[in-house]
Amino acid sequence: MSRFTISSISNFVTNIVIILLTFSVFSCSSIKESAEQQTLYQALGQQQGIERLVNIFIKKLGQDKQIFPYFAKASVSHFRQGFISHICEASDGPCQYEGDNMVDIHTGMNINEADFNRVVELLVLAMEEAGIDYPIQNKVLAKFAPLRGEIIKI
Ligand code: HEM
Repeated sequence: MSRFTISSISNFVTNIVIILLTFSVFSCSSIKESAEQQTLYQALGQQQGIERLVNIFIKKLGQDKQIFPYFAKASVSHFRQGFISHICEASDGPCQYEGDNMVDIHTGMNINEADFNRVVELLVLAMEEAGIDYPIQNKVLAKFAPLRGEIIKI
């Protein structure tokens, strides 16, 4: 009689299934943990990813009839640098935004609600074009939403 009975084969198969299930549970939980441990800065692709996003954003600001007039006399390179370090710091990256505060910069521009919303819309379109996932887009927007009151004219 063979040493491999039906029951020993089925025990063997059961053990393999248990090992595979255990492995997949552990690997899933470690993937989940590493995604949760990522800072927003890392999720945005760090310095390189943020620079790429801001370049796309600036292109969109420059092409937008509603918003371009605000930037007509601004220094693009100064805005670019300031916006990059602002996003970098807000996303817990290794940078410190050293520009003026949001109220001082935007006071006198008479920015209304519709124009603020349009700039946010252009930022979303830029994130879309940069291939940034929706949950990450929402985290970026959550960082900027509280600035609304500092930027829109009272
Ligand atoms: C959450 C929304 C916004 C954020 C986080 C933001 C942030 C910034 C930052 C970081 C700078 C660069 C400042 C520096 O380094 O000195 C800047 C400049 C500027 N922002 Fe905003 N901004 C926002 C909304 C807007 C809106 C809605 C407008 C106009 C419709 C606007 C118009 C400008 C202009 C024209 C400059 C350039 C000023 C200059 O250098 O002459 N911003 N903004």
